[in-house]
Amino acid sequence: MISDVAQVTGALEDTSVALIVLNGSEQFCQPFFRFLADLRSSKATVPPLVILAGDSSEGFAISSLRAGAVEYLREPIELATLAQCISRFVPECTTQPKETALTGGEVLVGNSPVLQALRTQIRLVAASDCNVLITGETGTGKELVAQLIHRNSRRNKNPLVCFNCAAIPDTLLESELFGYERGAFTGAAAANQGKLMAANRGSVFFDEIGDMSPLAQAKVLRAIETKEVQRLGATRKHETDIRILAATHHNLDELASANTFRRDLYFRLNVGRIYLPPLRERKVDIAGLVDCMIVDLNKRLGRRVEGATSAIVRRLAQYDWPGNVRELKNVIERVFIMRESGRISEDDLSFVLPERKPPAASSLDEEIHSLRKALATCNGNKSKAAETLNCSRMTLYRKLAKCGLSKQDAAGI
Ligand SMILES: Nc1ncnc2c1ncn2[C@@H]1O[C@H](COP(=O)(O)OP(=O)(O)OP(=O)(O)O)[C@@H](O)[C@H]1O
Repeated sequence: MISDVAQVTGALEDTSVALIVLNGSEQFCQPFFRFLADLRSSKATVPPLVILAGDSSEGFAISSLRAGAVEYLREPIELATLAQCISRFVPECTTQPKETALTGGEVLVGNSPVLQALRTQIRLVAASDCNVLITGETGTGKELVAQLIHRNSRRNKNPLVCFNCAAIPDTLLESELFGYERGAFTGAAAANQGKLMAANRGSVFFDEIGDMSPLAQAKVLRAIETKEVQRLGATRKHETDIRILAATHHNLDELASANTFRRDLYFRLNVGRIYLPPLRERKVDIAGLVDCMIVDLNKRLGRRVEGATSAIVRRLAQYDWPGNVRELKNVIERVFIMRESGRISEDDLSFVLPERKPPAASSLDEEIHSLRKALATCNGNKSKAAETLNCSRMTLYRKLAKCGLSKQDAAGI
């Protein structure tokens, strides 16, 4: 039985990664999870912890991640898969770039199948040197993914320069992107190399690329094609070696088809493609995200909040999160501010999370329509109608009651 944190951290001192094999149920392993959490919150340097478990339940995965594991693997596992996972955390035995934590400790949190696949995509794309288009709703983590791609690429010794295309007017665009010579215009007291040159041998992140004006699109395309930039007021051009990462919440395929976005630029950017699904489609990630946010806030604000109750996590999972992870982060921060210790509970949440809305009238109307249609097609036979609607007879009755359709109503359809 391990109980001494100091003894264990001593043993782990020169370890690149610790593989922990756990045989037993989630409940059985709880004392060990608590021990791991203590280990991680101690001041000692702890290597990445990878857990390999026989228990494949979601609860076990959440407990592992809450305890601070960087990876949770299920038995049985192919040796090659295990080796590949371990090698990501051991710099000297990997041929692939290591998935590093970002400056400020920011990492991609989530263990849903979508997020696991996303990590692989990021590694593959980062190892190539292609331009990448990152799409997804606002707040899904597009900028975070751009940072991860850059940090895991061979360009990571050079800067990642961010440029918000929606925030810069055309009048400033050229000087901001391409730079200027001293005296090029009134107020240009000193020369400026511009964002593209600042990103030389590194990457440029064009945020909100779908909002880039046609003029800017033309200029950027030219810079990509010629691999050269010319400062305002300069006579000579400078060669550049830049990788472009671009993000948008628009459907760029549609914009390009409608000629609102240049197709030639679209094809240049759309080489590597990463899509970030909204949080409502991967709610299993919420628990891990909340835990990481609390750990982060504890560090930043010097508090000792222990975590969130399971009830609050369930309540959070009932909400649709139109603002995605950013909105979740804001909600947790607002709740956290009112707490010094203990666990965040559902009561704390009632002040900050919008009430669940009843289904919109239109969706209710749609449901009534489809019920009536199914019953009419099946001459009022409820078993057959239930079959048509892909539900049980009992569910059909519940739906009829919810829509205010009596059995007689239904029979008369
Ligand atoms: N999987 C994740 N793990 C940890 N933090 C995340 C994750 N996804 C998003 N975040 C955090 O959520 C916030 C919003 O993310 P980000 O700014 O990358 O979103 P975005 O898609 O670029 O948004 P926008 O389109 O509005 O610019 C950031 O603080 C980011 O660190």
